[in-house]
Amino acid sequence: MDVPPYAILVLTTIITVLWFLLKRSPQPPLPPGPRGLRIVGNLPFLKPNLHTYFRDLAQEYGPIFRLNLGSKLTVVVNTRSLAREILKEQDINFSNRDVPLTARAISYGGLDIVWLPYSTEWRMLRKVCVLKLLNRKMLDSFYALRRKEIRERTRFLYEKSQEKSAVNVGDQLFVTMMNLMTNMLWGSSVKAEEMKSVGTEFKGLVSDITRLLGEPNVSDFFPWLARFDLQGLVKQKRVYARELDAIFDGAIEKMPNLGSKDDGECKDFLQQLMKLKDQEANSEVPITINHVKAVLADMVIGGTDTSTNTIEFAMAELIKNQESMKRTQHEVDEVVGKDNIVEESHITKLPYIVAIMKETLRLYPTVPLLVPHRPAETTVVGGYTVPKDTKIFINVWSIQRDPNVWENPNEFHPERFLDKKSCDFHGTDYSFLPFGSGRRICAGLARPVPAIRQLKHLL
Ligand code: HEM
Repeated sequence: MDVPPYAILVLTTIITVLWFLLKRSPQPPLPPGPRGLRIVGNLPFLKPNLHTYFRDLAQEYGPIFRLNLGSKLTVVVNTRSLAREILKEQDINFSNRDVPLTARAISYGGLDIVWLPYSTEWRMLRKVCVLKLLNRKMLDSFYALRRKEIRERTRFLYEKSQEKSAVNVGDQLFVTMMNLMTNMLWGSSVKAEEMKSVGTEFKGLVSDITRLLGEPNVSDFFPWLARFDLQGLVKQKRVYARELDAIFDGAIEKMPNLGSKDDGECKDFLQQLMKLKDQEANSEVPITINHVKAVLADMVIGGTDTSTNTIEFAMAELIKNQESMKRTQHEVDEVVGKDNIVEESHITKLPYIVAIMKETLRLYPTVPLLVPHRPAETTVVGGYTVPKDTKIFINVWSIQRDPNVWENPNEFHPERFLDKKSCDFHGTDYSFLPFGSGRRICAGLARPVPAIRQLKHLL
């Protein structure tokens, strides 16, 4: 019997379609999560301390769960293996950011290292920051300044203690950090007498900006409401952005003409960045004046509060834990001597102080959910589908207190780090991630650690 050609064609098509359908594995489901209300989803049920609220939800829904925050799909992961999956195995896919509107307003449209998506522009800025600004040579050149600033603050605190008058230690630390930061940013460009007024203005502004960045903005959850800016947060942020911009412009105006100096002669970050801007003007990804200002803003906003909070928590824990305090004092006396002052060169010989620093960052990570990541493509994590552009929270706070990993996880016990050499600050152990891990790990990692250690044992 002759089979007509069209029948063969139809049969082949059916077999191909069936084969394709059977071969294709079904898409795994979205992660589980609490039911929300129509339109607003889970937004009305959020609690102020998101990291503790997310830990509680993980106990009910499992280590990876989803929330619908308005129209924004959000996924939270709460274990080290899931953090590893995102930050190591799928690092490139998860290297984009979910940018809040207020952050966009303060960073020249999201033009800084923190908020730029993973791109050639981001790689270029990050390289500039790590290799040109926060390199050993540049940081060493500020050593005398750090020493002077810290000694002055220590003397001030000592005098207050002798007078038995109360001091707000957090404020004192903030001022120290800000002085160090502004000196590194433009200390050689702006004259000392002008530095003082710029500094005071700047400190107030940075506090306001940091506070506003933490406020939840309804426009982020309902993008179609963004143009109304119902809470006025973006409007307020734009006012701060203009003030910040005027301060940067003022510092740039006061800069000496660098002529054809090479990198070695740049004495602060501003000079270095302006030099690079001129050198890279014709490159494929040029550095613009807005890039320069956005990087300066990153340094001061990303670097001041984080460092200050960590030292404050460490000091509070030491006051509460007299055993740890005695052991710290003993170590300093042994290594430095009772009548000498701690220098940065002593740090490698003070393992207990390093352990205190780690234990403080374990219990009180200053960015407890990291800066939200965002996948460039739909993917699978922990057996669940995570769609493209989902907002990802990595609950470092909960991972660093996981009772399956840490013994007595809520106790301050620096000794645990003395034998745990694998736990460094570089995010290689996924149970300890205070600076994140992978491509978007903290760009200031070179700077905060020595600064904090130095301050802490001097205080
Ligand atoms: C104790 C001090 C500090 C802590 C705990 C800390 C922590 C962090 C964390 C957790 C992230 C986000 C990582 C992620 O999303 O995966 C981050 C990002 C960042 N930090 Fe820090 N930080 C500190 C100090 C600093 C300092 C001093 C600077 C600058 C001088 C700085 C600059 C940055 C920048 C630019 C980013 C964005 C990196 C990127 O997205 O590529 N940080 N930091």
